[in-house]
Amino acid sequence: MDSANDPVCIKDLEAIARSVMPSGAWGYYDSGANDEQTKNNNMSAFDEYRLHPRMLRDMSKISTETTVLGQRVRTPLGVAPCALHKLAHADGELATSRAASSHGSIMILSTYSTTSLERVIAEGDGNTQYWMQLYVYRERQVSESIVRRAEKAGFKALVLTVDAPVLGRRLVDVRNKFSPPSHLHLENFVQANNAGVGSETFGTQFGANGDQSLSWENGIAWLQSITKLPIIVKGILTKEDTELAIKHGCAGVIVSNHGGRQLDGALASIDALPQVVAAARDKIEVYMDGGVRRGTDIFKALALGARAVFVARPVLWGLAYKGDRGARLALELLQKELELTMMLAGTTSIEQIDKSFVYQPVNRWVRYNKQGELVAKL
Ligand SMILES: Cc1cc2nc3c(=O)[nH]c(=O)nc-3n(C[C@H](O)[C@H](O)[C@H](O)COP(=O)(O)O)c2cc1C
Ligand SMILES: CC(C)CC(=O)C(=O)O
Repeated sequence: MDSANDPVCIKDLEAIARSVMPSGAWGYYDSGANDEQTKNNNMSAFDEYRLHPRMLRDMSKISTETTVLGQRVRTPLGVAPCALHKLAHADGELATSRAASSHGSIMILSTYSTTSLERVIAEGDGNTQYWMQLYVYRERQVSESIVRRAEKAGFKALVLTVDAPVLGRRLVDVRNKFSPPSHLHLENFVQANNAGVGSETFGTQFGANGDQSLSWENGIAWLQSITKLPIIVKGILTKEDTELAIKHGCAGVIVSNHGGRQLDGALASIDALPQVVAAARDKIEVYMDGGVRRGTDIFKALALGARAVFVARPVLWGLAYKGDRGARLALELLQKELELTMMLAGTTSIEQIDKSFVYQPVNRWVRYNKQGELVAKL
């Protein structure tokens, strides 16, 4: 394969993926909810933060090694959970798993994967941590069986997605009447709905099975009662919910707005990160995803206190470009940019990247509580 013609950055990779993917599949991956304000703002918000580089600090040797949940990883850049990798490439999540494992960090597998969780983790070489993403179903035994299988297969954490009691309205999918092709199967569901994803629209299927009554009280405590795996809550954007995550014994939170696919108008992930980090007070780990397209974006998120940063669409674009090689390319482009940023900013380790390296925009927005008291400034 001629790597000389490979795209040189994530934006180029995106353009290639757009040109090779069928429009329905492209639309599903790309779309945000409604006017896509949050989807777009996830990216543009990064530009509001400015780097404050330091010079003459011996950049001859740098390392991106760090620890996540107490385990060493080569780099704090991981793969966010995404449904339906086989829409991008026939090898689907197996290709992503190979790419993630050679990259050496974390792969979060979606409950809605088109390859079974056992096969996905078996494709790894021990270099990578696998975390299992969960949606909780009204029939709790369906979720429980996924938890049991994830434990048995060696997943190291559970990632409970909490920003989707119902799916956001993605107009592109509505207009395209998008329904995944019927040869794709949600392989984590052994019985019931494994007749092919396309048998009904995705949204309907999701809505019909998900437990909309899920709450901090009935959800987290229930999960803790059935598993010892650390629980990470994905989709947190406020200090209030961070405090609740601590109170309920979660191991971490992922600052995320689901790539702008849920509540349109919600704040960008990078803008939400500082208040979550402040509320976490080092009691739980804070990760983020949303709009990360550059090594400088990763650097800014780490500087503002993220322990790790996840990407979704860039990996899917890589898959669409060239299967496992393309997904690896996406991760390595970002990794190389992170290393370059570290050297140009004057940092040789992840530990050194702190908030003294960024200028943050302040006083653009304020938020009040019910009593009218000022609770947060962004
Ligand atoms: C096509 C697609 C499918 C997704 N599926 C899931 C999912 O199954 N579970 C989940 O928790 N998040 C899902 N997400 C959200 C991502 O995990 C992540 O929060 C977000 O996309 C990150 O932003 P980025 O795409 O800008 O990197 C999905 C995102 C996309 C784009
Ligand atoms: C099956 C869906 C719930 C997957 C998802 O989270 C998404 O499309 O954003």
